[in-house]
Amino acid sequence: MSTFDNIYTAVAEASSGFAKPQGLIYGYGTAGFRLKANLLASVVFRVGLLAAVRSKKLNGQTIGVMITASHNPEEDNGVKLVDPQGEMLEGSWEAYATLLANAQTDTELVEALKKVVATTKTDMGIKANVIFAKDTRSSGPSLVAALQAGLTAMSSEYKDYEILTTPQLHYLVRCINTAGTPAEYGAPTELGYYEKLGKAFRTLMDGKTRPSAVFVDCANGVGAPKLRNLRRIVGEDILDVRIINDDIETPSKLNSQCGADFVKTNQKLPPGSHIAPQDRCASLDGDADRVVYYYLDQDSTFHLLDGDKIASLAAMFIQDLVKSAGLEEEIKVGVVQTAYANGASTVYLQKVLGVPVTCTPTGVKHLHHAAQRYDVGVYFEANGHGTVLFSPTSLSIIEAAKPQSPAQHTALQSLRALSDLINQTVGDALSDLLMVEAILAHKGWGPKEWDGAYTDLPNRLVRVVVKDRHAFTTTDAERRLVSPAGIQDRVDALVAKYKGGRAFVRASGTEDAVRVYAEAGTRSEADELACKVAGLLSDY
Ligand SMILES: CC(=O)N[C@H]1[C@@H](OP(=O)(O)O)O[C@H](CO)[C@@H](O)[C@@H]1O
Ligand SMILES: [Mg+2]
Repeated sequence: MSTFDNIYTAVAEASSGFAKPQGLIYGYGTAGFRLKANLLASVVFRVGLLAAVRSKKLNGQTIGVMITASHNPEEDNGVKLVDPQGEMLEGSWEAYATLLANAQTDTELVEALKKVVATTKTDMGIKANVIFAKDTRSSGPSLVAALQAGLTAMSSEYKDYEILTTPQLHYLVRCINTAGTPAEYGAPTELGYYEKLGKAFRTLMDGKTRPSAVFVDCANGVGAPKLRNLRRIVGEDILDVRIINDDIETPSKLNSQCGADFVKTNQKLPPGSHIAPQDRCASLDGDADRVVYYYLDQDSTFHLLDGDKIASLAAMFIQDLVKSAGLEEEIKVGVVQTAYANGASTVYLQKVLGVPVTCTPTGVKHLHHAAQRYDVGVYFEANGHGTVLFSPTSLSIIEAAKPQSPAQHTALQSLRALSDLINQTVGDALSDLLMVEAILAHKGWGPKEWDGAYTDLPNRLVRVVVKDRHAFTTTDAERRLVSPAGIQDRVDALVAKYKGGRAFVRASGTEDAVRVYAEAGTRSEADELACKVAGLLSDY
């Protein structure tokens, strides 16, 4: 390794400008590193080092780095790595990210870096390629400077894509790495992204009249300017999007009293929304990788159409298209959910649609991997993060199919367009929004008809602060506690008292707390069950 001493010297020198704060322990979790922005410079510098190593390890394929804290407040920020096909960083590398982030001194950092290089058997002689982008947070530029310093110390090539949504960066990474191959994903530019989605949407909307306006709350984040771009490229003749909460000039407004997380958590409209009964409304989160829909009925009662409703709509539509295309023997549609999916959605999917449902632990990477095992895998978290994956085999089958009738021809054309419209790398609010709009246009449905597929069971999510959340370990896709001993039996005993009741307890992966989820036949029973289960935790 001695020939690369100049790199290690450069790393040690540059690192001194991004000292790790004393006493902090960082962890690369479900969402990468995420915390107060003023504590992140050293972490982002080191993510730059790791991104370069990862690229070298993968023969110089391009790695992505996204600087965002999604739905968190403006003063937070975060950073995560994107692997070559646009997927999340391979799980085994998360530990290397954590190792580098926690080296206290410059010397320790260089030792840690050498260890990662040796463990992963990376050839440091290979040129690294990294691209990056950030959301609209005011801390973004200084963190980008830290990232560039890390990449420069590693003599990595890099390109700054400036402000993008998280899914746009995932898209670009895949485009760059597939360029010139049969699996070429698209033009590796922001414009290429809009054009790909726009073309697919126009194909799907062929012969349909323009749907009524959809009102989109952009959480005062990056989704606002990007949705405006998308609207322009798609064409306002077929897409009437009214953008609200689009103030990216006032930092404190980001995700404040608006956005997908606010709407899902509070089950109410963002204050200041002026909408009429039956208007279709959607909210994005701060980096536009999540979307939820909602509407008011005639009594002005709020109704949420969350990730479970989106998954059910997508599964229903794709299943119908596969049948119309005459491919139901070859292409099986499956759905992936987590334990937080509303029980009524699972029953609808399995019993009414007859599609298989897999339950995985929380966190998009688990859902994504499980969805890859289906021919067409629909996955959504209840909070609105998700997408639909078409396997390479099913894409070839769709491509090769010879239509025997005009109906088959149309179904095949729609399936092809859907696979282009739906971001294959990661959940994408803009792409999911167009998918929902296209499906509703095909069905001639408003939000109420969509909502009518099944009725959500009343549910309640409670956050409980405990002394040590790591004491709470689970099995069965997080639906049952293994430790602390004895609690699961007591949860079971409580659940048994409620007709149609369901509850589970798990440690959050992103907050220092334990979450309790409960469902029951009525709102008051769901509240009561959640409250009683939370009460069991008071001893801890
Ligand atoms: C109940 C819930 O919404 N949990 C969220 C939350 O995870 P926790 O591990 O529950 O903190 O943040 C994750 C990352 O954004 C997201 O994937 C997940 O859905
Ligand atoms: Mg997000």
